[in-house]
Amino acid sequence: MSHSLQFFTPSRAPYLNLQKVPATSYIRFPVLNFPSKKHSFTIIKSLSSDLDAASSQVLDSGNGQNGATRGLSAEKVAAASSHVPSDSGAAAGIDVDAVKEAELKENGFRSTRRTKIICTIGPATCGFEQLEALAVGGMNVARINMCHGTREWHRMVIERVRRLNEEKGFAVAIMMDTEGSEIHMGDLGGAASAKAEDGEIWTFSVRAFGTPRPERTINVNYDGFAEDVKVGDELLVDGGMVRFEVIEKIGPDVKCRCTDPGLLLPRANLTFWRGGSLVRERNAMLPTISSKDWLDIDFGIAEGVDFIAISFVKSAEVINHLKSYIAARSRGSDIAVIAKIESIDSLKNLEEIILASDGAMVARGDLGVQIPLEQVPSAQQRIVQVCRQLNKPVIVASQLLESMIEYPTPTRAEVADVSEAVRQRADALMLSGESAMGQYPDKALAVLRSVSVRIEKWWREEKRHEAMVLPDVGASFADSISEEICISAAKMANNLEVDALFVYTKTGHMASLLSRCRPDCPIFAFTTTTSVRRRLNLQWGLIPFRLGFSDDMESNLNKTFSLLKARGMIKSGDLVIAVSDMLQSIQVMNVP
Ligand SMILES: Nc1ncnc2c1ncn2[C@@H]1O[C@H](COP(=O)(O)OP(=O)(O)O)[C@@H](O)[C@H]1O
Ligand SMILES: C=C(OP(=O)(O)O)C(=O)O
Ligand SMILES: [K+]
Ligand SMILES: [Mg+2]
Repeated sequence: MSHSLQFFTPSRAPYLNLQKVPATSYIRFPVLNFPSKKHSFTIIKSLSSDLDAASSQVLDSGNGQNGATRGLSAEKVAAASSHVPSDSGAAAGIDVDAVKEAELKENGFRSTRRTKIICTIGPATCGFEQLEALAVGGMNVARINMCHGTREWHRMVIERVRRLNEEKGFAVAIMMDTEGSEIHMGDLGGAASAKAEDGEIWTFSVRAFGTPRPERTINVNYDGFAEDVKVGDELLVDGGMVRFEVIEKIGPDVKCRCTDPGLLLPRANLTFWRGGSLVRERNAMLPTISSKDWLDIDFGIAEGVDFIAISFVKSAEVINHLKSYIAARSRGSDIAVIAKIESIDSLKNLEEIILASDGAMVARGDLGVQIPLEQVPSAQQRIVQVCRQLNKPVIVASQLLESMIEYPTPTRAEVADVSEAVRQRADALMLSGESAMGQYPDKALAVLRSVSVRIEKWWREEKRHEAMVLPDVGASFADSISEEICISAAKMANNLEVDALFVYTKTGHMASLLSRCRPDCPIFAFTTTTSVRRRLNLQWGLIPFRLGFSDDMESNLNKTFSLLKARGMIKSGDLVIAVSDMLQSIQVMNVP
């Protein structure tokens, strides 16, 4: 994302007027001579500012990082909010996210959740009330997996999430996850599952079986299947949940004996192995982005989804291709592309893939099939680290709370796994089957929420955040200035123990640079468009607000203070550090 830098001439920067600045320390950088503009850089500590009357700007906050909002019922949240539809454009009143507002009032700044949560939507959660319960529970991003469901179903879910945002004031972003070229079984003719017993002979085939599906038959989506497998190969369903051995090939039909019994789920993933090595994990006849994926991507662009996650990325090339495709078609709507790291190739080309993408997902489900399971944790740590270094949001996904598909409480091991991802300071955690088809989607979400809040708090109290070398990511001198400002502001915020960082950002870039520093306090990110606001909802520690703001920082701050104070989201005396991408400055001030 490029970041355009706007400088103010001193006459337009109110805090250069020293009369207004109390006798406290400030640093002023020399005016630099850039072509055709005058520029000044200011760091001012403690600024008094007189408040305007409550402004008429539309302001709405990012949804539900409501970690510690135990017992925040939908009713309570509704009562806390007097919502004005965020897209109304009418500069009338304040539009504040109900869950966030309730949380800030109840728990104060410090205990807001920093780690974001993605919920995969499926049959268990696609109803409007079910989606609302997830939003109230803190879902930041709703994911639809194009592997499952029909076009109509996907459209319906997107429409419902939109309506939820508009009617209830949430900012839930939508992530579309492509099917990719993986090999998987058919949909079991509508059955929810099928049991494969030890020693049973099953037929796997590219043939479409009639309905009802003959007993012990499985349709496979890969035309080259029968040619590619050999007698003696092992066929793994969902990375080993069920195993078969190939015993005979008859034309398109492959007869297999079940060697590890288990439950077959519709469209389950298939890989085949020879002599202990993976021989085929993806459809060799398909490119990374298949023609079905391109149709889905067109659909996602038309629907204006916020993120497109690409399965089985092998190189940066495919990401670059997709990004230019989106740029040519989406007319400025700027859909972010997330690379799913789930193959050996993607690990080999990790840095270049992440550099080309707008974020990455540690897709542990498939990754754990392709590399030995015991290597997944170190791969996860490396991916999270590289993403933070390159300033890209990173998602840890799959099996975080797998047992909660069936049980109302997680295992201790699952809680430890979630804690580790939070401790690594990943931007987001993702629920898959737990929210898509599990029995306890809301409980699983509550576990992610409470574990995140607890571990974040513990880590802050212990001052355990490990110093990470943050290499320069800026492509220009202006970008480098933004970076330095964010690093300094975050450091100051920690040392001074401020209550919140404020960032005024049009593209969202400055907010992500602050998020990358993982400061102790939450970051209030003010941005002018609803789409940037939704996108920022994926990033660590950001509370995104939509706010119509001007080039005049003092008036922006005054407006923000009045609006937030009027809503009880901040109070006089709170210590705040503000930065903006319009004026390269750091200001430290108490809320008047
Ligand atoms: N749109 C959907 N319709 C039906 N079932 C779904 C849908 N999305 C997800 N699921 C179910 O939830 C499970 C977990 O979701 P996910 O991890 O996204 O998919 P997969 O298991 O294919 O990798 C799927 O295996 C499937 O059973
Ligand atoms: C998230 C993943 O991808 P999918 O669920 O689409 O297979 C994964 O493999 O972990
Ligand atoms: K997928
Ligand atoms: Mg996968």
